[in-house]
Formats: sequence, structure tokens, C-alpha cells
Amino acid sequence: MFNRASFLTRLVASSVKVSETAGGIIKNVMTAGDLKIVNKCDGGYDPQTEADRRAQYCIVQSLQNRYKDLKIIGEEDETTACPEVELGFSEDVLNLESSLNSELRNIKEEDVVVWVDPLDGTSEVALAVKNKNLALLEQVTVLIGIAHKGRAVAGIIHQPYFSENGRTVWAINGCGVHGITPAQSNAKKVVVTTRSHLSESVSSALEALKNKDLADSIEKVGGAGYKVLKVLEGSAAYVFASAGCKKWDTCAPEAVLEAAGGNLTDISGRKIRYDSNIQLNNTGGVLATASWVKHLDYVNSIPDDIKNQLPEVASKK
Ligand SMILES: Nc1ncnc2c1ncn2[C@@H]1O[C@H](COP(=O)(O)O)[C@@H](OP(=O)(O)O)[C@H]1O
Ligand SMILES: [Mg+2]
Repeated sequence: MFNRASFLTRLVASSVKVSETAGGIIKNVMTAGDLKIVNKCDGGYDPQTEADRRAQYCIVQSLQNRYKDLKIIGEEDETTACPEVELGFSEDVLNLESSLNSELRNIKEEDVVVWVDPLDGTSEVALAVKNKNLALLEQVTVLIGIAHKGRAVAGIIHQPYFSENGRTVWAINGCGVHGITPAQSNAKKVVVTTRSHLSESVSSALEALKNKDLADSIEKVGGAGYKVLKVLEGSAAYVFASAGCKKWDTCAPEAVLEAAGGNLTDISGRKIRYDSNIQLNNTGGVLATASWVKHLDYVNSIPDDIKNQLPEVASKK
């Protein structure tokens, strides 16, 4: 069955399993207790742990083992070799093959870019360990986003610390979202935003949304993957009017949210591109909304002066 499936179905089926194995690696590193944290940012703070390094090694090795010529862009430049290579695949994904439209079924390996964030929410891991606040680990996700000709078409969000055994939320364009039942409405409009990268422009955008009755309350949580899970669970929107979030943070969440009827764009409402030669930063910020609110209301309520500070930059500097 695996060998007869289309390239996209096989890649998603593999990626679901690979994300789960990466989640296991993260949990093992946490249990072992030595995170070996390094700061990746000169003059700022962008932590990387042994869990990020091992999880990315496993994801890239596992996918490259099956798909030799696949273009994969991962967050981490430094990785740590680990023995786990995951060659399994999800039967649930294979069973979806007949639901794919012909365009998706004909996707070729050479037109695909896989965007990998092996551990989204690293700052929350560092804080969880420092403050012995393990509840923060719920905000950790493994993100594998699949882009075809620059557009996010499928995504996997694995959440290792959800409940006892974790959960995997995944989607292929037009084929619904799996592993979660998205909320269809909420009397209260909760807007989620960054916990660790607040800035003046983020605060001003949130204030503008409050003034237009588009944000009844604000919740600050970590990780792009976790924030999109919050939107699927009943928050109205995820707003980040700043430029630090990267393509590997948004590719999988965008595909998953859009399969559930929501939207993820930059704060000016422009689609985000995921071509292999693209600028890594989401220079236009991030705006994600649930299926039950109007995306354009949120776009239109963010003041132009904030949008003008966040222009789209399409190609690498
Ligand atoms: N100013 C910044 N500098 C570095 N990374 C940033 C950033 N703003 C956002 N990010 C990245 O975007 C993701 C979501 O951020 P946030 O939780 O603040 O909303 C995080 O991914 P990682 O945890 O994988 O590094 C975070 O590092
Ligand atoms: Mg990230």
C-alpha cells in the first residue's frame, strides 16, 4: 500500500511517525536531565538544547533515508548524531490517499521543500527546567511542514507532552485536520501571542484589536505550533506583529490551520511563501485566525504604521 501511494501521501505518512519519534527523543533528553543549552543569538537570547539538536538529526536522517533528493530546511545548524532512524509510516495517512485531488497526487519530490522545527518552544523548555515548572512543557511541539511550489500543503504538529502519551495533529490540504476536533465557535475572543518575544509593535497591535472588540482577553504562550493548537481549541487568533518568527515555525501550523478552515498569513494579510530560496524570517509578522472569525477583520484592524514596519521580504538577503 505504501509503495503505491502518491509522493505527498507517503511523505506525510512518514513524517507523522518521524515527528513522534522526535518527540520521544525530546522526552528522553529531558528525563536524562542535561540539556546542554547554548545561546544561538549574539547580543540576544535564542536558546538551543541537546533535545533540539538530536530531534533535528533524527528527523533529517529519517526522511533523507527514504527520500534521497528531498530538500529539507531545519532550524538548527548544529545537530547531535543519535541512533534513532524512523522508517515507519502512518496507516491513517495512507488511508486518505483517495481524498487527495489530482494536483496533490501528482506532486513531485523536486518541487517540495520540507520545513523542520525539531523543537518549537525552546525558551519554554529552558524556563520549565530553570523554574521547575513542568506545566510549560505542554507548549513544546515538533513541526514538520511540507511546501509545494512555495505554498504550505501539508503539516504535522506533534505535541509530546499533551496528556500521558502526546498527540499528533496533521493535515493535508483539502482533506480535513486529524488528531484534534477544531472548535467551531467561542463566545469569548481570546487572542494568543508570544510569551518571550514581546515588543512595542506586538503590544500596539494587540491594543488595536482590543479597541475593535476583536480581543476580549490576551494569553501569552510559547511556540508557533502551540499557539495554532490553541486557535484550533477555541482561541480566536494568534497575533505576532514582529519579525522574529521563521518559516519553519509557520509552515506546518499554516497547513494544519487552513485545513481546518482557518487562515494564517502575515499581519498585512499576505500569504507566506515557503520556497527554498526564501528569506527565513517571516518579516511581515504572523496573523492566524480560527475558522469562526473573519481574518480580514483582524488584518484591517491592525494599524498601517505597524504594517509598514513589517514589509514583506521575499528573497534571501
Ligand atoms: N525575536 C525573535 N528571535 C528569535 N526567535 C524568535 C523571535 N520571535 C519569535 N521567534 C521564534 O518563533 C517561535 C515562536 O516564538 P514565540 O513563542 O515567541 O511566539 C519560537 O521558535 P523556537 O522555540 O523553535 O525557537 C521563537 O524562537
Ligand atoms: Mg520555532
